[in-house]
Amino acid sequence: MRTGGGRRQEADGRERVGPRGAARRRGGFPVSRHQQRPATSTPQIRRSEDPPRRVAYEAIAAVHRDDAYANLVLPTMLTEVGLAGRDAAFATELVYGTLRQRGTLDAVLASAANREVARIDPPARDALRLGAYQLLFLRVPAHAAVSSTVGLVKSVAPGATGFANAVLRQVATKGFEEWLVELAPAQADDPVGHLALVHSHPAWVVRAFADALGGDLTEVAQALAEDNAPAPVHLCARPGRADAVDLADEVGGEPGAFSPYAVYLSGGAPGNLPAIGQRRAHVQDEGSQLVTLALADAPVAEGPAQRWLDLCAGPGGKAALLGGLAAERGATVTAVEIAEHRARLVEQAVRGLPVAVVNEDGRAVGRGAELPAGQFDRVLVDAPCTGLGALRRRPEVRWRRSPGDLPELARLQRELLVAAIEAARPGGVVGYVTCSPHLVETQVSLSEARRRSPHRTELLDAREYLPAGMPGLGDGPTVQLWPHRHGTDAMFVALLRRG
Ligand SMILES: C[S@@+](CC[C@H](N)C(=O)[O-])C[C@H]1O[C@@H](n2cnc3c(N)ncnc32)[C@H](O)[C@@H]1O
Repeated sequence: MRTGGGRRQEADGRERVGPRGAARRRGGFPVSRHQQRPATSTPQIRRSEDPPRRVAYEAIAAVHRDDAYANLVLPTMLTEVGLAGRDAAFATELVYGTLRQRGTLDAVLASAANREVARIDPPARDALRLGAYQLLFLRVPAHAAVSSTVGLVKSVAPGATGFANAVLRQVATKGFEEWLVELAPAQADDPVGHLALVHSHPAWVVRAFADALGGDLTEVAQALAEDNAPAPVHLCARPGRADAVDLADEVGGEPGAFSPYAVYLSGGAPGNLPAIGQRRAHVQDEGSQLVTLALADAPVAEGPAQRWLDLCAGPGGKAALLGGLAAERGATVTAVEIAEHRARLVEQAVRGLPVAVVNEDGRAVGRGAELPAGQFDRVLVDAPCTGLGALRRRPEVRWRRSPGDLPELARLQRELLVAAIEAARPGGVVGYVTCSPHLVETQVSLSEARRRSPHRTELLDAREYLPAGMPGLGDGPTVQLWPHRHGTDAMFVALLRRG
């Protein structure tokens, strides 16, 4: 990709590089200026500081230093600094690309620096990652990538200027492919390690994808590659309030391939669209729409189908779609969310729809009038999970999650699904959904909950409630969607009917 940022940097001609060895060091490593700054503040940035790269650095530093989320912190910084158009696009590419490619970049930097990346002071480390990303993944001229990064290091970690200059010059001696040949384990010897380095994912995530894809490593590579591509924005045209074809015309997008409510947006900031402000549409991955529609369409056994429950509703995307469908079908929805601030987000998302929001623990079914046992015709459990199915949208999540998160999440998933089955009436339908393809969170949580529930459940074939002719749905009865197969996040859905 050729960037405006690269050309501008050349025109700046900033080749000033701090003297080697002039660094102020502590314990042999550059001293950080950043450790004292309050969390996620946007600094004053001067025009001469190359604002897109500086904003990108600040966003990446906030992600690593403050556990911030790039998709939340970056838009705020862009607005505060007043970056728009090509500058904003360049800063966004730098942030998302650098965070996604962190694993591969760190391997290259460790080799170039001849030291563990963990032993480089964080401000210098983040600036080096940004510089190495430009060198290896963007067509920014090498001298521009090096000089702009050294300029950045001079500002954020002055003691590391000479070090950064030397490391980046070493990185620039080879292209990405040459570095891979040198650093990646041979595919035949260590297929997981090979894919992990080539596609910049932790090895445990590569293994999880391989398990979920039946060990087909060609497909695993495709799935990993999708996580490193910019994710398209999907809109959901709200039932009864917008038609997807008309909405696509209005926003210059395209109707979705599978969900009758989906619109693919070609670019731009969806928050500025009148359709979003007027609540005719909301931002929602097409896979999330499909699993919600599957629950809404699966047949209940006899009796009414008007009382619906969303047991994990925050921030409210699926509750809003369920609410729109409920309004058309004469049903009502109870939307439960344990976190108060997220329950408030659900209230905003469902305003004007027949949805009652309850700020409660979803496991409290049967303990109060708002969450009675055995009364709901349809119950959705969109369970808290690792989020490994949405790595293309959350570039930092693959590095933040670990296998150690699984036992607690799996317990919560199991308890929530047991509660959901309890909440369903006999003959009612329960949809168990995760935004993760990890088998522990999908099949294991599902089978454990069914085993522990005092109620008998029948698994419906979820494929029957996804669009006819949709490819790549597997052998059933559960369905795992994938970005590389369906263009959706990797959502999992199981549909159960209570006996
Ligand atoms: C995957 S998110 C749900 C996303 C939501 N369905 C949507 O489409 O916008 C899981 C949600 O469950 C909530 N949660 C976690 N534990 C819960 C519990 N015990 N009871 C109810 N909600 C819970 C989390 O706070 C989080 O908002």
